[in-house]
Amino acid sequence: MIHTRGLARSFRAKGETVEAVRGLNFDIEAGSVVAFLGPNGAGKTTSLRVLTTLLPPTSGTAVVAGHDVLTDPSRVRNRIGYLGQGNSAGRNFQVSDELITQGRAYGLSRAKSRARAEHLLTTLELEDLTKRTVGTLSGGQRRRLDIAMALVHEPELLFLDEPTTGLDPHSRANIWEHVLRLHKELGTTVVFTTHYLEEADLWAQRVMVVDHGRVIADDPPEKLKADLAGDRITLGTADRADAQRAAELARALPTVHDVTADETEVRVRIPHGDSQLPVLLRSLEAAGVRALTARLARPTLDDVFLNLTGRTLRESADAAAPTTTHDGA
Ligand SMILES: Nc1ncnc2c1ncn2[C@@H]1O[C@H](COP(=O)(O)OP(=O)(O)OP(=O)(O)O)[C@@H](O)[C@H]1O
Repeated sequence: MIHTRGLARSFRAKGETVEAVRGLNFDIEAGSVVAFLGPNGAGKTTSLRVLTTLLPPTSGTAVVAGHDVLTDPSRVRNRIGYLGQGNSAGRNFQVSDELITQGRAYGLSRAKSRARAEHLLTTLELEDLTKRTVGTLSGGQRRRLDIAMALVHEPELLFLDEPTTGLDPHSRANIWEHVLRLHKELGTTVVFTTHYLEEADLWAQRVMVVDHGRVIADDPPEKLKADLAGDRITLGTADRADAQRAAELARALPTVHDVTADETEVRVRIPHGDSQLPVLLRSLEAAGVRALTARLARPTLDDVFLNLTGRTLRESADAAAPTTTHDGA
């Protein structure tokens, strides 16, 4: 569905060149749900804008839904839907009029456009709001309308740039419920960017971790976490000497990734922590080292990013989503 080779895009800003996207090489299969995950400025939006023909690449190629973005942009546009970071519907227009006009802009007949608008408004649970003006909708309702706008011409591929940023958790879950239903019922391929690690983890079959314009990891979320982060075991000890000895014993475990110890706490990263924790506790007991507490935590995609880059994504996620809009629906 998407094939990129050496795809790059740079900008000139204040006499300097910003290499926003530095050579993407990937293939995305039809019918998949793929997340681009990365900190602010990683190049996620620029990648989406190139793939959706809104920006020409500086070099490299991208074939999207069977057509080249540079030589055949209008054919690409007819086969994809795009939800940008801003709102696409005009504030002062009526909800149903906006959708019908959008359908007409894609070349649908008036009757087809009206039928399509009705169908989408029902599917996205906006049918009671058709006569409202767009500006009166809640944040979540407005985002659902944006999704309807992106789907009016029945695209086989949907790009969503931060579809839920700024929404409260209930509205976010609601948006995902709708998007995933469309994916399931129609087989729509979904490519999205997000700052919310949990969304990439929960909803994407494949996560591309982007940093400084490059894809630095690309796998199903479970595999990323197992390969690059491992589970975390945290042991509490009575004193520093026990912590040091426990750390030594943990380092002797054959599959261990990483062990750190401070005063009375030992942190161990290891795959399959659920089976390794009892092994570790037995070796502590055999050596006469007492663990007062033992905790096992599953890794997050933030742990993956931290291990890849030494930086945390969580900080940039919090910085990117300071406001919350409540969905009154
Ligand atoms: N029109 C532009 N002119 C100059 N620089 C730009 C332009 N658009 C993007 N950039 C720069 O390109 C880099 C990548 O930006 P991009 O918006 O793609 O990142 P992002 O991963 O989507 O970030 P965010 O998560 O904050 O949306 C950044 O350094 C950004 O400042």
